[in-house]
Amino acid sequence: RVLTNGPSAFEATHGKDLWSYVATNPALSKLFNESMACDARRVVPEIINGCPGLLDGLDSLVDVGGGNGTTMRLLVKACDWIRGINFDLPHVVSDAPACVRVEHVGGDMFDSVPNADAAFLMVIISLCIYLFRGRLATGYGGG
Ligand SMILES: C[S@@+](CC[C@H](N)C(=O)[O-])C[C@H]1O[C@@H](n2cnc3c(N)ncnc32)[C@H](O)[C@@H]1O
Repeated sequence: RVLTNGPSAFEATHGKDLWSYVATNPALSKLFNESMACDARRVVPEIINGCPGLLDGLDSLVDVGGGNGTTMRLLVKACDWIRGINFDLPHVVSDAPACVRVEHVGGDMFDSVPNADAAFLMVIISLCIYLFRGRLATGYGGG
């Protein structure tokens, strides 16, 4: 893929990218989001405990590609002064459980991202390729 700058193996096999594919399959979407949440439940406590003071001074934080909001829920629970925004594709946030001090916002990060004091991205590696190509930077909504 790197040499040809072509589509991912998933796209070559299924004719669409992973996000478009799961958007039309609610059961698979839920399974994927739950798997990400499972990882977040393991990783986020390590971040909170391993990086004390990381979120000090922030009033608001947006998790870009935050899935069903598990990461943001854990972060605002640990840092009760923070207002969290969980930002992901509309079909993902429409299925996200409600949580106190977490607002779920649906959209496309390549168009714009909700404004907040800081943005958090976790496991967005392939998406970051686009970021470094400047697509997110040009569409960034500020903050
Ligand atoms: C690999 S998952 C990571 C989820 C979460 N950050 C975590 O670590 O548990 C990538 C997330 O990015 C979201 N995503 C993909 N394309 C997006 C886009 N254009 N705008 C917003 N979110 C997007 C997906 O729906 C998915 O929830």
